[in-house]
Amino acid sequence: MRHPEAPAPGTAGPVPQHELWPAPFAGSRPVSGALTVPGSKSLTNRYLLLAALADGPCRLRQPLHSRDSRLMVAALRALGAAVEEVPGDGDFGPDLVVGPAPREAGDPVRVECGLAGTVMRFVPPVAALTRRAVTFDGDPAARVRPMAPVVRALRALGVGVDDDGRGRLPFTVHGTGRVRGGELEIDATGSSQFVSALLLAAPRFEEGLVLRHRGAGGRGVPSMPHVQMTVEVLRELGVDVDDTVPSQWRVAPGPVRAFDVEVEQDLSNAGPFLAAAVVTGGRVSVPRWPGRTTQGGDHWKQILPAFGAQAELAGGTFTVTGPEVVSGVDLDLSEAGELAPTVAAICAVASTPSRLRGIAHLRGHETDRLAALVAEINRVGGDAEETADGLVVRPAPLHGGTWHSYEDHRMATAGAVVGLVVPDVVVENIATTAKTLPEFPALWAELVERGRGA
Ligand SMILES: O=C(O)C1=C[C@@H](OP(=O)(O)O)[C@@H](O)[C@H](O)C1
Ligand SMILES: C=C(OP(=O)(O)O)C(=O)O
Repeated sequence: MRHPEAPAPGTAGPVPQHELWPAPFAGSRPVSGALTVPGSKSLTNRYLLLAALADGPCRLRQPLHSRDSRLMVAALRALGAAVEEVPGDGDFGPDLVVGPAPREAGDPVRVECGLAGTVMRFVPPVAALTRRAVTFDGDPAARVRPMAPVVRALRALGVGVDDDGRGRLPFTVHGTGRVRGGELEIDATGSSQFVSALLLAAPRFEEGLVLRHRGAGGRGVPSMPHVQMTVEVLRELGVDVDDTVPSQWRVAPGPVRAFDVEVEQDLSNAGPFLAAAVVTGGRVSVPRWPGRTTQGGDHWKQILPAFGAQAELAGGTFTVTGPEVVSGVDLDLSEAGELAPTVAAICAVASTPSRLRGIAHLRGHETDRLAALVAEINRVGGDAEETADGLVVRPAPLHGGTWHSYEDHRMATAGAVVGLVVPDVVVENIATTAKTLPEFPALWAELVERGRGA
């Protein structure tokens, strides 16, 4: 599972030849077509985790099957949960049936987090509820992702955690089978996942949890739709959550009801395909778009029209029609930071300057995404610059070149979007899209081919 050391943004090391992917070039042809994408990473990994805490066997229909979901499955199996693949109706793999993790004492285990934020942040509080020592580690790039608020929170709750003092991977959680819970204050300006991690395990804490966020300099929690997703999933499973006080969540202790759910498709991963319509003046439809959802990817409805595209949700199908000329945008992406690489790729080919704000925390994502986007946009002739909390991207004549992906699935797909309209863009390590969308190269080739016939 180990990946080689990820290159620092702007200083990408030698690129193995087999990992170079010539990005399909659409030229002046509009890309048009319809597709659905695999299940949501965020929903799949929340449901998997909650299934391990539930009061009976659970089923996930049409879940995601990707590196991040497999790492979650492996983590839960290491904690004693039974996870089985069973045939289902999905286009992208089997359903998953999960039996809850037992509470008996067990041998020490290791959990490999890869580069998955949902595994490295969500699983440690669950490990605290087992009666085992659980060691967490991950890819080299994962060892620099922010983790300290979760480690500190566990200690404040009385859980033993051994680390090297920096509050980062690797560390060992010493589960005793019980966590008292109670009141806790954290700073979640670095990631909404710190809040979600504690809320997801909280119904199984003896006293539940009252969690408060107090951000340095009064800053808020980024990616709030993901916290809302956590709250709504918990409520759906019978957990009492009170979020009426801003920046505070109260979770009552109690059972997590066993469930059988269908996982929504991943709306963030639909983004690069919708962006293909925007940058080529084409038309891309995504059927089975949920009418109401907590996924941050629902923000495409507001983001893509800002570039001049038309976006319409009708009869459950979301359709985006690209403009003749893509205009630049001024957007606060604090609610939907994971969409930023795709948005920045569109900005790079827009006809007027763009400013993206509210995304300082992207420096702690799979890579420092602000530095990586600036390096790669500029490498192909663009004019991008970092600001304190985002990016400025100005129009510039782009040319071909190697687009580095830094082990970051969304950097890789951003390169594919640019390569649609800039000839000879070669994306390094397209296989890194397997983090959340292993089907990306095949789905992309199919859509661009269809665009050729349009
Ligand atoms: O809870 C989740 O499933 C996620 C929360 C967000 O994290 P941040 O708050 O760190 O941006 C998002 O970017 C990530 O892709 C998934
Ligand atoms: C930030 C992301 O992932 P993670 O869940 O690893 O934080 C992402 O998918 O854009």
